[in-house]
Amino acid sequence: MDKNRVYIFDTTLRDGEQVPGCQLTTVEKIEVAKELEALGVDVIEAGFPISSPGDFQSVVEISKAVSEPVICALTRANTKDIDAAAEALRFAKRGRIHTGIGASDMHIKYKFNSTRDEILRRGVEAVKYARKFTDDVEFYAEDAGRADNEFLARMIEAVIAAGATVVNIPDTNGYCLPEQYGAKIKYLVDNVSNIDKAIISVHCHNDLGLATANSISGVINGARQVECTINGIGERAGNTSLEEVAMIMKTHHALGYTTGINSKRIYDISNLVSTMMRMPVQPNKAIVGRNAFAHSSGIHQDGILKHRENYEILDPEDLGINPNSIILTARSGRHALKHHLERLGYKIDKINLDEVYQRFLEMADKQKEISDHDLQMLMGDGQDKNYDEKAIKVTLLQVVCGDPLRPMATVKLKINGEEREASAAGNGPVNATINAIHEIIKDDILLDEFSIQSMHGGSEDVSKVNMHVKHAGKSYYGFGTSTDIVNASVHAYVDALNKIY
Ligand SMILES: CC(=O)SCCNC(=O)CCNC(=O)[C@H](O)C(C)(C)COP(=O)(O)OP(=O)(O)OC[C@H]1O[C@@H](n2cnc3c(N)ncnc32)[C@H](O)[C@@H]1OP(=O)(O)O
Ligand SMILES: CC(C)C(=O)C(=O)O
Repeated sequence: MDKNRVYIFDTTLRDGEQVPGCQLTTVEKIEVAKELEALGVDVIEAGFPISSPGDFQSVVEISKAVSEPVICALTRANTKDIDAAAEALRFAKRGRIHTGIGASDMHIKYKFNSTRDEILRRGVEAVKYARKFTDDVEFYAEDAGRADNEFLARMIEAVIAAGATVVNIPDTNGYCLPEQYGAKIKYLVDNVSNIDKAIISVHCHNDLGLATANSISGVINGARQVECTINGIGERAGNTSLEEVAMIMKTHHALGYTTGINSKRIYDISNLVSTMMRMPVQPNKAIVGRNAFAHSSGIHQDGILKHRENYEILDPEDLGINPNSIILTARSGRHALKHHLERLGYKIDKINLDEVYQRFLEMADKQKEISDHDLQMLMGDGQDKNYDEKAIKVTLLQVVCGDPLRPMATVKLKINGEEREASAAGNGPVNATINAIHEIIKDDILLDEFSIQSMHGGSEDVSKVNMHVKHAGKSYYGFGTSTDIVNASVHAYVDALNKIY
C-alpha cells in the first residue's frame, strides 16, 4: 500500500443531501453516484438508510448501479440503524457501515445525558455489532473537534480493538483551527497504541471557512482519508470541498500525496451537482466558481495573454474547463480587446484599434460585461439575433379547478416562434395542464417522476418542482419554481421539453 495515497470519501449524497432543498430522487442519486465513480472517488457515502424508505432505497439502488467505489451507509450507534444499513448494502460489491456516537463532553451531557464511559461502551458495542455484517466498519467520533483529546484517544483505541477499520475524527461544528486540528490527529497517531490497524479519516465542516485547511492539516499529520463533497455542500456552511482537496494535492505535489481523482471530470460533476441540487456555486468559489479562471482587469489580462501562469496557478484544462478567461469589462485594456477581436476572426491590421477601444469603453461603461455578440454589434455586424427563437415558451396558462369542478387547463406555447394553443381535462390541475401540452406537442413523452417541494415552508412559499421525463429511451430532467404550483409544474415540464428538442 502506498503510504501517501489519500482516499477520497465522497459524502455529497449523504451530508450534501442534508442541505435544505438539495434532496434528490433515487434516479438522480444514481446519476450522481455514477459520475462520482467516473471521477475516481474511493468511497461513496450513499445515505442514512434508517432515515426514510426513500434513502434506504437509494442506498440499495446505488449499491447495484456502482461497482468500483466502496458504498457506505451511515448509522447511529444502535442495532436498528445498523440492521437497516446492512440490509440496504446487501447488493454492494464492497459495503461499509459507518457508525458512531458523540465524543465531546457537550454531546455526551446535552445530547445523550450520559457519561464518557457509557458512551464509549455504546460506541464499542455498535462497532462489534456492525462487524457481524461486514469487515469494513468505519467509526465516527462526532464533535471530535471539541472533544477532550485524552478521552478521544481512549475511545478510538477501544473501537479499533472492537474491529473498526477506519476511524473518523469529525470537526462536526467546524470549530478547530488548522493547527489545533492537525495537533489532534497527531495526538491520536502518538497516543493510540493500535492506530496502525485503522485508517484515520477527516470530516471537517466549514462554519469558520476552515474545512479544507483543517482537512489538509489532518492529512499532513497522519490522516489518509478525506471526507468531502462536490462544491463543498453540506450541513450548515458545508463540508470540505472535494475539488479543493484534489487540486491542493495535485498542485502541491512536493507534499507527496496522491488521490485517484481524475481532475478532468471535476468541472462537469460540479455543474451536475449544482444543477440537480438547485444549489448554485458562488462565482468566486475556488476551483469551480464561474470566476475562478476569469480575468477582468487590464493588467491581469495583459499578464495572462503574455504567459498564462502569471496569474493562474492551476491549468483550467486539468479540470475539464475551457474557459473564456479574458472577460471584457470597462477595466479591460487594448491587449484584451485585440485578443477577442482576433479570436472572432477580425483582421487587426485593418482596424483602427484606438477608435474601436473608445467605442468599446463607452459600451462597457453602460453594461457589466461585453459578450462576443456585443463585440460583433460594436464592429457593425448584423442585428440583434433572437437566440431564443427555437425555445419552447409558455405564453399562457389558464387553469380551472375546484370541488366539484372538473379540472381543465388551457395552455399556449410558442414553438419556433409560432404560437399554438390547446385545452384538456385531467384528474387534477397539473395533469390537465400536461395533457394540454401533449395536445400541442403530440409526441411520445412519459412523465416518470414528479416531485414538488416548498423552499422554506408556509402557504406563501415558493414551490420547486422537479420532473424526470422519458423520450425515445432517454431521460431528461426539468425544474421550475413559482409561488403557483401549477405554474411551477408547467415550467418544469417545458424545461425538460427544451432539453429534448
Ligand atoms: C453530524 C451528522 O451529520 S449526523 C447525520 C445527520 N443525519 C440525519 O439526522 C439523517 C436524518 N435523520 C432522520 O431521519 C431522523 O433524525 C432519524 C431517523 C435518524 C432518527 O429519528 P428519531 O428516532 O425520530 O429521533 P430524532 O432525530 O428526533 O432524535 C435523535 C435521537 O438519536 C439519538 N442519537 C443521535 N446521535 C446518535 C448516535 N450517533 N448514536 C446513537 N444515538 C444517537 C439522540 O440522542 C436522539 O435520541 P433520544 O430520542 O433518545 O433523545
Ligand atoms: C456523521 C458524522 C461523520 C458527521 O457528519 C459529522 O460529524 O459532521
